[in-house]
Amino acid sequence: MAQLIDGKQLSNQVLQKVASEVEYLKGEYGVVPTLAVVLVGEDPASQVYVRNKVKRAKEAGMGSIEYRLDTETTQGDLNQLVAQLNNDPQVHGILVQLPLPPHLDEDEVIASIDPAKDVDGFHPLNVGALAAGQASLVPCTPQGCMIMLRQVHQDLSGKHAVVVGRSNIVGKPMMALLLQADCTVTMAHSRTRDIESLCRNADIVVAAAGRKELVNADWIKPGATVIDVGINAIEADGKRKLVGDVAFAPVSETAGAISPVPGGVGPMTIACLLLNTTRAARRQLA
Ligand SMILES: NC(=O)C1=CN([C@@H]2O[C@H](COP(=O)(O)OP(=O)(O)OC[C@H]3O[C@@H](n4cnc5c(N)ncnc54)[C@H](OP(=O)(O)O)[C@@H]3O)[C@@H](O)[C@H]2O)C=CC1
Ligand SMILES: Nc1nc(=O)c2c([nH]1)NC[C@@H]1CN(c3ccc(C(=O)N[C@@H](CCC(=O)O)C(=O)O)cc3)C=[N+]21
Ligand SMILES: [Mg+2]
Repeated sequence: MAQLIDGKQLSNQVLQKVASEVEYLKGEYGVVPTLAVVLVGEDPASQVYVRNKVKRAKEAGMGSIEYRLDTETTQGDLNQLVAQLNNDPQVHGILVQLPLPPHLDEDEVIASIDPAKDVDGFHPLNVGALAAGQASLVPCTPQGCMIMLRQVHQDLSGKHAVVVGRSNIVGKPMMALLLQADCTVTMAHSRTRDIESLCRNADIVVAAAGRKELVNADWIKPGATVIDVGINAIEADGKRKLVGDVAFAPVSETAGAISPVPGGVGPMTIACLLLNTTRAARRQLA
């Protein structure tokens, strides 16, 4: 049986580090690192994430402000709110929950966030810095995945990693971080041919396709490490349940190490978001 990579437990370690950094910034500078989260519309999944973020922020002694805008919000209103948050010295991190309703331009909103407050690391300036190996604010989900991988591998050098999915928020920044850790990286996506044998060659598989239980046991080399980023809501016995992009039960018989869903990458993402917020706050000290 595979080693379980416990994101819940590991995220608590990260959150402890966050809490002590918060203590330091409060004690030394009188600054309370504060995150502003903007949610447009009623997407139920997004509401869960926002609730988790706000709860963990409070536990770490941080400030958090939630802005809930209705679905009909205009681009102008949203841009105006971001501008106000950019100019507010009490706000150190800004996160606009994605996806936005279809009438809103995500790229425009992301580009309008002050790069120094962009705790998602999605602003073009931060994306470029990451690609060039000069990142300051690294996207939270890939950052969390790297912490998980380092739990299993003290040296990632030379490992063959396959990333399934090429989104701007997960797959692409994941590729950049793995490359920086001296992995050999293969990017797979919906047009990839024979993805199964590609994955079967990998020492590390990061699954971020948004397809429930896409990755099966015959995709995985015995002993390989599997990180499951997927969050897919399904209905089982009339109850809502979360499953990943990996078929957990069969894959855990083949893999050497595997992260579960829930209790894997999700909690790590939130911990890294708060870590980024303390980093942003520290750099904004007058
Ligand atoms: N745990 C966490 O903290 C987070 C979890 N997530 C979850 O991770 C998953 C991925 O999210 P995100 O990156 O935003 O998703 P996107 O939908 O933006 O991207 C999905 C990617 O997977 C590829 N893909 C889709 N189907 C297949 C397939 N059958 N085989 C191979 N590749 C495929 C797509 O290919 P193509 O480009 O060709 O369309 C695309 O590149 C989702 O389940 C999401 O909910 C996301 C963010 C954070
Ligand atoms: N601007 C932006 N930044 C994001 O980082 C971002 C986003 N938009 N939009 C949506 C995705 C998804 N995402 C998750 C965060 C936490 C959990 C999480 O806490 N998951 C828990 C359980 C949650 C539950 O019970 O529903 C777990 O997996 O154990 C999941 C998913 C961040 N995202
Ligand atoms: Mg849109």
